[in-house]
Amino acid sequence: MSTPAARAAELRRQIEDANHRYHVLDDPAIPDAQYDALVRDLEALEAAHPELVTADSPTHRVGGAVLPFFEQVQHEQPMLSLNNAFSDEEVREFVARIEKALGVSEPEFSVEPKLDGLAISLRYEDGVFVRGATRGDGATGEDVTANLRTVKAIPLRLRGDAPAVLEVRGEVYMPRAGFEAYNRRMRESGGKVLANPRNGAAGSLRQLDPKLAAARPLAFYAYGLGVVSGWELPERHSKMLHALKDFGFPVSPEVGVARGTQGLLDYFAKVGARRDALPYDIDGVVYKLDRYDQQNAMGFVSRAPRWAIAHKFPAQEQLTTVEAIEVQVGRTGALTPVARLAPVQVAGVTVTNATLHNADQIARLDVRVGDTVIVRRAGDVIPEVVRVIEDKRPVDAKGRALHGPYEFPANCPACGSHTEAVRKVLKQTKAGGIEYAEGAAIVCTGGLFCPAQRKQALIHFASRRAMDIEGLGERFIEALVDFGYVKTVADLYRLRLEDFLKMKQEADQRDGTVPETVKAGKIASKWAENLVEAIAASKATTLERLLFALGIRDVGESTARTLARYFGALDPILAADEATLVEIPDVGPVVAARIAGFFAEAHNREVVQALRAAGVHWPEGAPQRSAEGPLAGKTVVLTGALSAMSRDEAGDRLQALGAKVAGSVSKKTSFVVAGEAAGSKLEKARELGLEVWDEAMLLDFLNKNEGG
Ligand SMILES: NC(=O)c1ccc[n+]([C@@H]2O[C@H](COP(=O)([O-])OP(=O)(O)OC[C@H]3O[C@@H](n4cnc5c(N)ncnc54)[C@H](O)[C@@H]3O)[C@@H](O)[C@H]2O)c1
Ligand SMILES: [Zn+2]
Repeated sequence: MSTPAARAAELRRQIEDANHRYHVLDDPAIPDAQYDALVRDLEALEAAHPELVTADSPTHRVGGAVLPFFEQVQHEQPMLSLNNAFSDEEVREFVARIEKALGVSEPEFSVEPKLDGLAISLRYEDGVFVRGATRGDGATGEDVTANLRTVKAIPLRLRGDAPAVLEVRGEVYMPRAGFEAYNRRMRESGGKVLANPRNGAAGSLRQLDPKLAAARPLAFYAYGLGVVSGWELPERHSKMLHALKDFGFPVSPEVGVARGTQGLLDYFAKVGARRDALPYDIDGVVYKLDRYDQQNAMGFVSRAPRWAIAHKFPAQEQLTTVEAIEVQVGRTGALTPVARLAPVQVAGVTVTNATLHNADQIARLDVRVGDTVIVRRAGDVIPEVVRVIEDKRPVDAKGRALHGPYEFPANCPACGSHTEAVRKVLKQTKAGGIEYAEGAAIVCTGGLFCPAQRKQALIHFASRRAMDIEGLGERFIEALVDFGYVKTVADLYRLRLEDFLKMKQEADQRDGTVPETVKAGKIASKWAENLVEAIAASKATTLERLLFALGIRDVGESTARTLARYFGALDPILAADEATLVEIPDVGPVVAARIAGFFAEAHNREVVQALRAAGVHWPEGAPQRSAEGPLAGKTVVLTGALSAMSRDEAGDRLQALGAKVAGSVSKKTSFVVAGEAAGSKLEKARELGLEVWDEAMLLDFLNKNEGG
């Protein structure tokens, strides 16, 4: 058993170490809940053994530190921390202490969300923003003025009659959406992801290059004051916040006033219920005595005011262990690794799974089975593993890690087809140009066969631009799959009227939408008859529609058309290898690999065979290997509404005559077809002095040139 003195020293060492990582490196190694527990332990120990208290104990100091790269700022009025309450009981005690000290009952409090960001102090002289500083150790902060100027929510000049000096304090934070978007970009480009929005805000503000700070999505809420001169302070904190709003500062709309313990607890419950819906992370709420005379009467302890307290919510980050790493196949065939976790409460919810996003992310985190990890759950975002605690990695008797780095499966866990790495398409132009993200996703190649991708494959197959099966919407496709009527797209052609009627009954029952006619014992079968007809009608198709309908990754309509023209028939496409496909104009190496990979998968070929056997047919002809037609080499943009046909159809017909159909007007556009109510594209065309056709000219041209 260690002595209390040794225990206190050990706790101080751990807390100092965590403080350094959190406040100096912006790279904490343990969750806040763990840190708070260490501090609580030390406080309890110091309370029981007052002789152990040292002047420099972390329980007596504000945790931050000052980085040497920034100018130092002395805070004339110190920036303090807040005491914490983790239970209703502690809130009750807080209010009771105030009532006793001041001889009042049920005092009023300003109640505010506790944003999880970085505290800063903004100094305005004669209404102009002159300096911004971090809290640092409370007495000395860092001058981060240049970075703060890039935060749009911070006014550079005050509105109205400005005091001679006004120091406004508040929190710089990173809104959750901005944080998620930033991390998504980092995951795609292989960059370093931020562990949480707080680290994001703190790290961004302490960038040495303001351009980097400007690129991060930061925001600001004001909640307090520092030094003030030349301004008559309102009598209440809540009034002062209103005044700050009038000066042009953002103040949280969640701020209010509450009376007595019950008022505070009600506010805690109200904001707690809204926590996940808020656009930013909060780690609790803050109660501050509203009247300044009462605040002054309560005064301060060494590191925090006695007139305020932070009431903490359940932590959004917790420690747990990884029991297994599994891979899930999404509807689009993307393989997402998931960590199966020892159950843990995170922000009030039991979490047993967390996403690991993709293979790159696993490699970057180096997550292994048995690892102790930090999981984070905030808002309605899926819980994720944000960090591995490497010290806790299980080892064998020789001290070597028990498990090696995780290896991604080479075959789809849902269907056994081989997997491949693909880059996410960022942008795809009608002309067939594709821009890719950097990081790779691992996907299943068995698109037509994979059970995980069934619904997606069928929805795409039946869609208007593919096989165009009218009336076969998503709801029925889901039901057909869920009730086992179809496994692959070829099965659609085997369905009979009775199957549809039974399927619809099952679907209505499941969705609780049984129509009156059915309840009355009648079933409207017209719907099913139409569907059967539509499916039968879709058998007569074109090669390009079929190729598009197969849902080969990165093969859009335009590539499908190119392939159909180039080969003229299906068999040579099935037989083509990557080298052959790359020869085709407009088919790059990535798309060539995708097509070859798709048809190399035996499962997919079987489904294509089954489609043929079911009677799906299309005209075949001679290969067309050069762009032909009266519009060869022309780029056309369609805008506005046409009356004789849809824009899609017009596009198809122009393409059949050799044109490229583009989505936006540029100098490269040859001419623009403008229907009714054409807007900005037509304007742009006029600006550029491009040729503009109306519908009559289009029809005339099509009549003269088609069928030739
Ligand atoms: N994980 C780790 O290793 C580690 C290490 C050190 C500290 N921490 C965490 O840091 C926190 C402790 O640091 P702290 O001293 O900044 O205390 P704190 O975060 O508990 O409370 C004080 C801070 O609250 C913020 N705040 C937000 N909204 C406010 C409002 N409306 N009014 C007033 N203040 C508001 C301010 O930035 C203020 O400085 C704890 O959450 C702790 O868990 C974690
Ligand atoms: Zn699969």
